[in-house]
Parts: sequence; structure tokens; C-alpha cells
Amino acid sequence: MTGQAATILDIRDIRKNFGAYQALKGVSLSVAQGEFIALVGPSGCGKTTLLKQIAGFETPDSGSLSIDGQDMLGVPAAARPTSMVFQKLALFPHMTVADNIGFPLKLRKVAADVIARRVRDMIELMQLKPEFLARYPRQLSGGEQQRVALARSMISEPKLLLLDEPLSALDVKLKKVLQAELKRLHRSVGVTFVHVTHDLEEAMMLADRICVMRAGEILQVGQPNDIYYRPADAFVAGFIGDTNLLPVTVTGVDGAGAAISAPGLFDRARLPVPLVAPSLAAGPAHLMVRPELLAPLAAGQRAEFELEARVSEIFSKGGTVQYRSILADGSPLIFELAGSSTQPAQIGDVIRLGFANRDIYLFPGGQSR
Ligand SMILES: Nc1ncnc2c1ncn2[C@@H]1O[C@H](COP(=O)(O)OP(=O)(O)OP(=O)(O)O)[C@@H](O)[C@H]1O
Repeated sequence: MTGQAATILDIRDIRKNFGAYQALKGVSLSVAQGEFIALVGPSGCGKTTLLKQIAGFETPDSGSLSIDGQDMLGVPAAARPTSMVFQKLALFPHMTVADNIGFPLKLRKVAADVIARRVRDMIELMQLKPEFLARYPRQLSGGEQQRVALARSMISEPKLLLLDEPLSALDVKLKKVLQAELKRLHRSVGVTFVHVTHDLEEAMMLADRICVMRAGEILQVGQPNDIYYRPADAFVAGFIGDTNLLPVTVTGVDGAGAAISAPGLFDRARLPVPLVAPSLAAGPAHLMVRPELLAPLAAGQRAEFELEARVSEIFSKGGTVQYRSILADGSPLIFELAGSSTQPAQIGDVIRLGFANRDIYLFPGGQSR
């Protein structure tokens, strides 16, 4: 997303308590027109609660929320320019597909011929077969039903489409198809999508920006690559995929990066490390290196950072193979290599691995080494 796009959704310091429980502890988020933003975080962190404040199904205790410059607090859900798609299908079983899709317009008393035309547009947009129009939801597959639900949510031309895990009930293959559909839909209609998902791969694939939440707070908002390679802290690093966090001591930070010391871990670390968290200062820090950035070193080959590890487990992931290994001090190290018909290491092998200082990210925390 470009930085110049107008703000469509502006959430400021929203708080929501259920009794004594603080479900949202002062959440602020700004979303640009046309953006695809994914909300991720552990179960119970407040993703759905946040979506409900946007949709108007719940009212925040304090804070402000505007859509396209209009204050939304006090505006009922039906009057908001939003549409929500749920994980569990909310299609009306006793209505045909055509009536289901046209329902939001019927509520608004739009003329029948206009509804029929718009329903046909939606069928085309969602690449559903025209013969489905006369069927009932039970006569469609789960994936087809979810497309109908999407068609119904788009027919009223919302400014914001709110998606609450709409794909999580589908099988893996169908999910992949619908993920591609969602991306295509987003590109073709230019509507802003706010998408709650448990599936991090889905968030990385679909979203322009990912918003990571924990315990009612937003920890980080950023482009998928930034969240993945430059996480705000150890929680975000570990939540967004497998990673290695090695304890080091930062001995100095300047414009060129950080100098670190990690006696017993690296024999010949070349310094400084260029990519560091803005808040990094001298003291204990986490050195993060993602598993796919570690590479086995051939005999005599050197790298800026080198580690020796004993392979303890091997998991084939199809295109890649993940190796779980143990460093000399007993701490774990994960590395991941492209799959091949021959395995470069077996369980029990000691393997020398290298990575470059530009592959590392340093953020504060942890214990000194
Ligand atoms: N109406 C309610 N009354 C009381 N507590 C609620 C209510 N709605 C949500 N909560 C609590 O608020 C917290 C946040 O819930 P929410 O549904 O937003 O989580 P979530 O991040 O969407 O979780 P999940 O990923 O499991 O769907 C949970 O602990 C939940 O039990």
C-alpha cells in the first residue's frame, strides 16, 4: 500500500471491558483506503472484539472510531458502511442463493430489477455458476457457500469488508483456492479488507500489513516482511513462524549498527550488526536469525557468523526440510534447507552452519551471554 492513500479507518485508544476483564486495553490503528490488513494473535487476544467495534456490533467503553472521516460511535451496525463475513456461515437456509445474495439490498428496499442485476454482477465477481442462483445453500459445497457469503457481503458496496476467519472451516486445498479468490477480489474491487485469521501463512500471503495483537493490545503493525524479519520483540518473533533467538550482549550501538559479544557462541563474529531494533541499547539482547537464513558450510568455508550444531530431528515440509538441532551449550537451533532427493545431514550429525551479519536482527531483552 502506498503511504499517500487516504485513511478509511481511524481507531484511537479504544478500550473495551467485559466486567473486570480488559478485552481491549487502548488500541489505536489507522488503515488506508484499499488496504488489506490482517489481525493476528493468540486465541482470546481481542481480534474479534476489535472487529465487532468496527462493525458496530459492540460499543467501546472509551476511545474514538471513524470510517471515512465520519465518527461511528453511536451509529448502529446497519447504518455503517461495513460488511462482515463470519467463519460459520450465516446464510439463510430457507432462501435461495439469489435471495441470500440480494438480501442486504432488499432490506434497503431497493427495486427488484436492480437487485436482480446486482446479484448477477456479484455471481460474476465471485465466479459462481449462474445455475446456483435457484439453489438452496445446502445444495452447495462449503467453498461455494462461502463465496455466496462473500457475494452477499459485497453487494451493498461496503467501504470496509470485515472478515472473521472466513476460511478457517474449509479443508486445506479449498482454503488455498479461496485465499487466491480473496486476493483477486480485493484487487478487483479496491475495497478495504480487515481480515482476522489464525493462519499466519494466510496473513503473510494476503495482507499488505499485519497487525499483531496480544492480551488486548497491538504489539506491532507492519508489512509482512518487516514483521517477519524485524519483529518488535521476542513474542512477535516467535509468534510469526519458527525462529532462533540467541542471547548476546550489546556492547555498543552507533549509526553503523550494534557491536555484540557472545563468548562461547561465535568464534569469529564480524561486527557491527547493521539491522537493530530502534530501542536497542547496550546490554542483554536477542539475536534473531530465521531458520532459512542459516546455511551449511563446506569444509574450509567461512562465514561472518558460524555455529556448530548436532541434528536431533528432521521434518520434511515438502519443498523445504526443517532440521532441529542442539548447540554445544544445549540450546536449540532450527535451520531449514531447500528440499532435495538427498539429505545433507542425518540425525546425530554435527553440522557447521553460517550466516551473514545482514541476516541478523537484534532487539532488546533476554540474558547476557
Ligand atoms: N461478550 C463477552 N463477554 C465476556 N467476555 C467476552 C465477550 N466477548 C469476548 N470476551 C472475552 O474477551 C477476550 C477476547 O475475545 P475475542 O473473541 O476478541 O478473542 P479473539 O482474539 O478473537 O480469539 P479467537 O482467536 O479465539 O477467536 C476473550 O477472553 C473472551 O473470552
